[in-house]
Amino acid sequence: MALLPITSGAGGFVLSPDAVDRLERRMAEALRRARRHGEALGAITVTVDPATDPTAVVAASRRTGEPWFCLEQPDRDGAALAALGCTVAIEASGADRFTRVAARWRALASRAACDPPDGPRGCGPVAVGGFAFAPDGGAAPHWAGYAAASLHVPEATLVRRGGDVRLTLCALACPDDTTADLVDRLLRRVGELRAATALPMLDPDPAGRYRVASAMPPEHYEQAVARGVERIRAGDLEKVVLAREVQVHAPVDHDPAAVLGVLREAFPSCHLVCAGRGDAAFVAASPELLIRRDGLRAATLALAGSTRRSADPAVDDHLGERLLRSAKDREEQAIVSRRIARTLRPHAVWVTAPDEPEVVRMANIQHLGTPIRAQLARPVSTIELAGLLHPTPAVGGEPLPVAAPLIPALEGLDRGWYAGPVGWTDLDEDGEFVVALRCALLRGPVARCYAGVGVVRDSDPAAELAETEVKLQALLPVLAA
Ligand SMILES: C=C(O[C@H]1C=CC=C(C(=O)O)[C@@H]1O)C(=O)O
Repeated sequence: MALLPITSGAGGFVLSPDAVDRLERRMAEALRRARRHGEALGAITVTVDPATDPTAVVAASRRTGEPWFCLEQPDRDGAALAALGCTVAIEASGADRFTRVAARWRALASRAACDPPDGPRGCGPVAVGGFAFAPDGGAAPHWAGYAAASLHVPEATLVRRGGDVRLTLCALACPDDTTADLVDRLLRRVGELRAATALPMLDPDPAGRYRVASAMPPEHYEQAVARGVERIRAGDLEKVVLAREVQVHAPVDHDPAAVLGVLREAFPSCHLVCAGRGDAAFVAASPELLIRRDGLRAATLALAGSTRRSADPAVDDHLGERLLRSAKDREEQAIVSRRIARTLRPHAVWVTAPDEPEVVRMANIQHLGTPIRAQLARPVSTIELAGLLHPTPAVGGEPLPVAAPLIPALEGLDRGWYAGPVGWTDLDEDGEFVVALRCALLRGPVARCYAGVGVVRDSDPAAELAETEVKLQALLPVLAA
């Protein structure tokens, strides 16, 4: 084992002499490449104690105000990627933001000086972060720090798959750096890592009151849905997804690490996300994979159509059956499947999906879902695939050119990163991005939660409002404990 947690004393980590030696060699090589090309990433990856909890370590070890990131799916063999710090920030806005950040990452990746690939996906240098829903991103002050496209190359990344946990340390070498500076920077980071094995608990008995309030009156949302239905019945479009914001004002600052801890207990099949920027954290427990690429294989999920859960198993099955037979929900979901397959086909040797959707169950809700897989004809990067697919009609609409301007006009909402892609990519441009749903932006004592529904010809405004409440049940009970 190249990295040993210190079990006594500071409760941190220490690099073995071999790993320090390797770090020096990689940083010296990165510096040589930087002097030829202007800049170069240097990195090493080491094995860590299998009991390490990547998200807990990152949450406990972050410096005040620095970016941090987590994406984990406990039910997928404990898959987790958690990252700290920012050695390079890659940002862009506008319609070509995906291709621009992909090109910048490709250039950095092509001259990285690092260990040969080993360990679970996500080991080695990565870029982590997300994209706003809209090409130009969120303009409201509360979305400060969450640019239209914003990826960071972290200084420390912990990756887990099953019992295999690795730590990557990464620095950007510039021509005027010295090897000693780069090594010292990363050793300081290692010295600050806390060997936490659990996320903090939510305060069980906070003093003071919580206030939960819709950003706009619920009737505004029902009117927006009614207007969407009118436009669909007039033949302007097939589907539009409309969302609303509900705020939780707490008596104390929200604690994103504690919120994540509760979410991952409650939603182990979901993609748990946290993107911390400055004093804010964007958290999600999303059921929806946008894209996972592993070499030439790509996977995604067409998710849409919803109903509640019941504590009574017979009623719960009945609700799922009814969802499967609902013509309205089947159409709402088929629109998503068709668009995803149509988008992937020109880039693929084959695209395959089951004929019938399945019921996908989370703690508070059930959906219709179709897993879709593709064999790519050429290695289109994960970021570019996310850009091709986003926004699917699960969060946008069909046809998109009609739905895109209608969404902000009817919602009156700044979506920011809500319903945008969030995830990571590695040196091979493999990686995964999920759709940021069942999410909240936490800043101090205010949490902004977002939930939307697919509006189709037969949508009923009151029922759609009720569906947003079911979706909000993922976060409201946790935030307004
Ligand atoms: C837009 C959201 O969910 C989407 C994903 C699954 C089911 C949906 C639905 O039934 O409307 C939505 O399309 C949201 O949770 O905010």
